[in-house]
Parts: sequence; structure tokens; C-alpha cells
Amino acid sequence: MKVTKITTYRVAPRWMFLKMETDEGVVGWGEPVVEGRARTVEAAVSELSEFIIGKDPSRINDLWQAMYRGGFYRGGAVFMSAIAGIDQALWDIKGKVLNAPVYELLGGRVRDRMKTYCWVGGDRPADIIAQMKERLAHGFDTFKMNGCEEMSIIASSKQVDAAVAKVAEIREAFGNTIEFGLDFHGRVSAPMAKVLVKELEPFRPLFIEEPVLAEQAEYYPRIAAQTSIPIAAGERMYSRFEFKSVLERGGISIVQPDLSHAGGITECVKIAAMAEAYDVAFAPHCPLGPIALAACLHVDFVSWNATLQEQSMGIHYNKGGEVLDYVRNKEALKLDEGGYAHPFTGPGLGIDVNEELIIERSREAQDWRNPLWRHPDGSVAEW
Ligand SMILES: O=C(O)C(=O)C[C@@H](O)[C@H](O)CO
Ligand SMILES: [Mg+2]
Repeated sequence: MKVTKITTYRVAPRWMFLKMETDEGVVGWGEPVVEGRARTVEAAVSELSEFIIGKDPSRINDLWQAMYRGGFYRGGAVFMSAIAGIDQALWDIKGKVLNAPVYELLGGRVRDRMKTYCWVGGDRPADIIAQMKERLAHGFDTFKMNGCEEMSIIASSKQVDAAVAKVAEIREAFGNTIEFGLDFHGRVSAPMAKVLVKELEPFRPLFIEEPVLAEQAEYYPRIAAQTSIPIAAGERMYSRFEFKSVLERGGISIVQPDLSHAGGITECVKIAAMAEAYDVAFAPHCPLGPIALAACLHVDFVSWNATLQEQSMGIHYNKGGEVLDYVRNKEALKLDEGGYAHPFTGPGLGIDVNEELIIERSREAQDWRNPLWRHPDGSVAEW
């Protein structure tokens, strides 16, 4: 079998799908994208396609190593996202050829179902209680929200109190009948992370995500030393080699690589195994589409330390397109009471893609950008 064609489709809300065709008619799908840099990733996929086309798609490990090591410069969000989407499609093809779900090819399941969580609130945490009540009524009991709005490098008590008040309101309304992670989203400086974590300790959020930016990873052990709240990070780390130093340094309790940013299934299975060796939980980041989510779930099903799976249904970013829009076999991604996902039964990634809709929507190719925030003094604020 040989790869004959790779096509990318940028679609609403802010995703990109990759179709990989072969000379034996087997087709694989992937989801390479960096939110806000879709066209850049598309260019990277196009460059890598020159190498992949003509190759035997069964040689996933060798193709992965060649893509990663073959260009001399390596790593980073764009390049590792391009590799990720190609890798997902290669695994989809392998499963279809061998008539087995990807998790079977990875050694079979360690669990019967996988816990997922959903987002509440928007870029600025708002309507949290009402949205949690609405999602609770639909069986969800685990959530994530932005932990704060813009935060100055040395923030005022008012800014800190505003962030803490929202969390206090949640515990006041629900007690411990629900769980929630707080995503600091990289908005909080290292000095303020120490302040916020101390103030949030009594409310016991399930985890605090990206308490500082990935480029401040040396603060993870220092923050962890002052709190019992598990620290989570990983959406802006793109390979084993970045997770290696973070795991070595300690401080992280949950790693959150993104299956569409960190080199795909081949790389994230290895990251999960590395994390397990440090007794660190694995909770893939996934604010993206159905193929990315399926890739996450296949790795979750074979990783003993997989604990929580992010999924984007109802997330505030999904304007103009939702996860199930592009999926014909919608039951494959049905989430049961408690937000549990069930093992795919179909071969490969197990997603029967609505290609007609993808092609139609790619005609008005999305060009989503995240907002550029500024502080009151006009300086750039982390979004
Ligand atoms: O889902 C998360 O945890 C996020 O932090 C969302 C962020 O990754 C946006 O997708 C960036 O555009
Ligand atoms: Mg996040």
C-alpha cells in the first residue's frame, strides 16, 4: 500500500481536518491544527506531505521518526501539530487495514469507559453556576473554567478577590457534588500564581492548569511545594523531550498533552508512559474536533494513568461548528451519565467522517484568531 494524496480542510469553528488517501482505496483522517495558526500548520502539512506521499502507511514509527528528525530543526507547536495530524491518519489507516480499533493495536483497553469533562464560562468566567447546573442536568459532574480574567504581573487584591469569589460561589452552590479544574490559561505571572494558589487552597479545585506559562516551568515545583492542589500543564508542550524536563523537575501532578499538537498518537502514548513512571496522571487537552477527541480516547483507553479527558462540546470557542457536526456515527462519541465515553467499536479511529459537510464548510475556510488582550495601561495581557 502507498499513500497517494493528502488534503487539508480548514472548517468552522477553528479546526482543520486531514484526509490521507492510498492506492488501495483505504482513507485515513487526522486533525492537525494550532488554534489561530491553521494556515501555518496547513503549510507544514503540505511540506511533510512531499515526504509521506509514495510511502507505505503501515510504517508509522519510521515515518514519524523521519518527519521529526529528518528536517534538522524540530519541535514546536506548528511542526508537531502537522506531524500529529498525519500520525492520526496513519493510525486510522492501519486500523482500517487490520479491521481493529487503534486501542486494540496499542495493546488493548485498561478500562471500560473514560471520564470526560466539559467547559463552563467563557474567556472571562461568567454564568458559571447556571452553566454548571445546566450541564449537571445532562449528567456532567466535572468541569473546567478559566480561573481569572487578565491578571497584572503584580495584581491588585481586587483582581485576586474577583477570581477567588467565583470559586467560592461554586463550592457554596454545589459543595463537593461536582468537581472543577481552574485553567489559569497562562494569564497568571509566577509571583501572582503563589498568591492565587494560596487563596484558592480552601476551595480544593480538582486541579489548577497552566498556573504559569510553559516557559516558566521551573516554577511548577515551587508552586506545588506550597499547595496540595494538583498542578496540571501540557497543552503548550509538544514532545516527550519537553515533558521529560518537566517530569524530572517535579511539581506537575497531571500532564495534558494535546493529541493534535504533541506529535499525535505515536508520541502521546509515550508521554503517557513517561508520566506513569513518575506517578503523574494523564489528561489530554482537547478543545478541538471529533478526530482529535477520538485520538485522545484511544490513548486514554490504553493508558493506566489516564484520568480525565477534555472534550469541547459546548465550549465557548465552538461558534459555527460543533464536535458532532462532522461525524456520521454520532453514537461513537455519545457521553453517558457522568460524562463517560465508551470504547469505539469501528476500525481505526472509529469516526465515520461526514466528508461532504467538511468539503462544503471548507469553502468558507475559517480563519479564527484568539483576541489580543491589553491591560488598562495598554500593555499586552496574556489571553
Ligand atoms: O482547553 C484548554 O485547556 C485551553 O486552554 C483552551 C486553549 O487551548 C485554546 O484552545 C487556545 O486557542
Ligand atoms: Mg488550558
